[in-house]
Amino acid sequence: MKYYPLSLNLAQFKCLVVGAGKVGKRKLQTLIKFNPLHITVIDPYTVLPSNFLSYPFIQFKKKSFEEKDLNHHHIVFACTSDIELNSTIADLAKKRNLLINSATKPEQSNFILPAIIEKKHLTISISTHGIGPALAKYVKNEISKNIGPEYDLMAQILEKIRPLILKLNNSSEDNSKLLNQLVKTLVPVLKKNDFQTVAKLLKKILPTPLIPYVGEIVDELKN
Ligand SMILES: C[C@@]1(CC(=O)O)c2cc3[nH]c(cc4nc(cc5[nH]c(cc(n2)[C@H]1CCC(=O)O)[C@@](C)(CC(=O)O)[C@@H]5CCC(=O)O)C(CC(=O)O)=C4CCC(=O)O)c(CCC(=O)O)c3CC(=O)O
Ligand SMILES: NC(=O)C1=CN([C@@H]2O[C@H](COP(=O)(O)OP(=O)(O)OC[C@H]3O[C@@H](n4cnc5c(N)ncnc54)[C@H](O)[C@@H]3O)[C@@H](O)[C@H]2O)C=CC1
Repeated sequence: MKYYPLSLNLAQFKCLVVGAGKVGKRKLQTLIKFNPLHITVIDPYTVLPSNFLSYPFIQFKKKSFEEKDLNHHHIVFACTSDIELNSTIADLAKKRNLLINSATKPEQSNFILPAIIEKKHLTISISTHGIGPALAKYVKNEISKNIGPEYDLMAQILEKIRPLILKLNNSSEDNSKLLNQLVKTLVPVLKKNDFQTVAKLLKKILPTPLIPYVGEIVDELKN
C-alpha cells in the first residue's frame, strides 16, 4: 500500500479522538500543534489530563463511543484498546465519507500519520507507508540532527520577500529562477549565522525595487 502525503489546514476540520490512552494522547498532542477548529475526545474510563483541557478547542466527554458521536466531525481517530470497537468506528466513519485513522488496523484507515519534525516554518513528514513506525521515528531522529535554524530563517526571509516578488508581476519562470537562486545561495550562509553576507547577497540577487526592504528583513533575522 502506498499513501499519498498531503498537508491539511486543520482550522477547517472538527476532529474526534476516541480513546485517550497512550496513543490517543500522542495523536492529540500532534493535532494541538496544528490549530484544529475543534477536537472532541471520548473515553469512558480514562480522564484526559488537565494540560489538554486548558485548550479552549478541546472538549472531553467521559463516555463510551456511540455512532452519533461522529456527527459534525470530519476527521476521526479510533485509538481505543478495543480492537473490535476501532474496527466498528472505522466502518461507520467510512460510510459517512469521513477521514478515519485506526490505531490498530492501518488497512481500515483511509489515512495514516507520519512521524514529523516540526519547526516554526517547516514541517518534515516521514512515512514508511505503515510498514514500520519505529523506522519512521528513527529516520525522524536522524534527519533532525541535520535540521538547524537556517531553514526557519530562510522561511522567515521568504515570508517577507516572496509576496513582494510575486507582486512585481514577472513571469512564473523568472520568479521560480529567482526564488530557487535565493534559497540555494542564502541557506549555506544562514547556516553560518553570517547576516552581513546575507544582506550583501540579497542586495545582489533581488530586483532593484526590493532592495530597500533588505535592511529590515535582515534586522528581523537577528531577533
Ligand atoms: C499505520 C500507522 C497508523 C497510525 O497510527 O497513523 C501506525 C500503526 C501502528 N503503530 C504501531 C506501533 C508503534 N507506533 C509507534 C510510533 C508511531 N506510530 C506512528 C504512525 C503510525 N503507526 C502509522 C504508520 C506510520 C508509518 O507510515 O510509518 C507515528 C509515526 C506517528 C503518530 O502516531 O503520531 C509514531 C511515531 C512517533 C514519533 O515520531 O516519535 C511506535 C514507536 C514507539 O512507540 O516508540 C510503535 C512500536 C514499534 C512498532 O511497532 O514499530 C502498531 C502496532 C501496535 C501494537 O503492537 O499493538 C500499529 C498497528 C499496525 O501496524 O498494525
Ligand atoms: N498507531 C499507533 O501508533 C499505535 C497503535 N497501538 C494500538 O492502539 C491501541 C491503543 O493503544 P494504547 O493507547 O497504548 O492503549 P491504552 O490502553 O493506553 O489506551 C486505550 C484507551 O481506550 C479507552 N477505551 C476503551 N474502551 C473505550 C470505548 N468504548 N470508548 C472510548 N474509549 C475506550 C481506554 O479507556 C483507554 O484509555 C491498541 O490497539 C494498540 O495496539 C499501539 C501503539 C502504537
